[in-house]
Amino acid sequence: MKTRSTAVNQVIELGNGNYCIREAESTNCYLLIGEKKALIFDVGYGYEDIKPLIAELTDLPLIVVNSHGDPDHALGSCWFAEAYIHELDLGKLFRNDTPEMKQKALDYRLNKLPALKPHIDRDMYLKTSVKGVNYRFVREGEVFDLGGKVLETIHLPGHSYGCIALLDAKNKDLFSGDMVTKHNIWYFLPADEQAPFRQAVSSYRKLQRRKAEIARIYPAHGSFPIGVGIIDQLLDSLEDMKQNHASDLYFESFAGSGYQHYYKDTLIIYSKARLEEFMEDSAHED
Ligand SMILES: Nc1ccn([C@@H]2O[C@H](COP(=O)(O)O)[C@@H](O)[C@H]2O)c(=O)n1
Repeated sequence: MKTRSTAVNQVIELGNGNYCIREAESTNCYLLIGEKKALIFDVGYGYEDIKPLIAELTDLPLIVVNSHGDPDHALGSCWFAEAYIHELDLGKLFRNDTPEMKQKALDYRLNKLPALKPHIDRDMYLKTSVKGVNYRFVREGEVFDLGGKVLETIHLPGHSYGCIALLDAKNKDLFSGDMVTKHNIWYFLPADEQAPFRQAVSSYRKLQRRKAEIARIYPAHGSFPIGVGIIDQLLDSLEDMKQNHASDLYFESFAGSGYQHYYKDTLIIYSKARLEEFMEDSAHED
């Protein structure tokens, strides 16, 4: 099928009725089309309404599912009547739904991509809100049957308390949100926004146990698909970070600051407090 992109959203065909709608060269939103229904996994910051792009690819009833409540994944819910999110992340989404947060995030993005400036209606965007959306809570094990394509929800707390991934076991595709990626993973936001590292370790171990069911991983940021070996690398990177963090470089963003730990293909950006807590937790385990 011929796909149309806009200046803000690039549409990439993945095969097997799956598409990536990549917003502003950053957030990979996945449109998964079955025989009876379609599902969009993440909807970006929502700099523009992506419904017209979706309508060119499918006219099936659409289910909107957010991988977690961060603004770059879920603020775009404002364009839809109903959206799924894990209950632990709805508060986070609402806290991020302010003109100030949107302004900061937009400035950060336009600083990286000045060519987008004429294509985003800033005033309109600052007025959007996710508060009028009808939310449904998505839970561990919940299944979305699209007809010929079935997606199982896997709860993976870590980068946020309510992070989920969707597994299409028949086709061996994992749509991993922010928990599994070769791009950076932020772990420096306050403790009420992101789970302790010990929970991230449990989440990566949970995915390790499902490795035989996964051949390709489609992350919410960075290149795709990636191989299943990245799950082991992420676990190893957390161990490595405990030992080898002395030369980690400082990082600053519109949402806070942290330190960058590179390990093989992975990059964890963490706060000192979170690392100290992790090291203490590990000491008690021994
Ligand atoms: N509230 C937020 C906002 C963004 N992130 C992460 O920022 C990264 C953005 O990467 P770009 O290279 O596209 O600038 C990405 O890892 C987001 O997940 C976040 O964690 N929380």
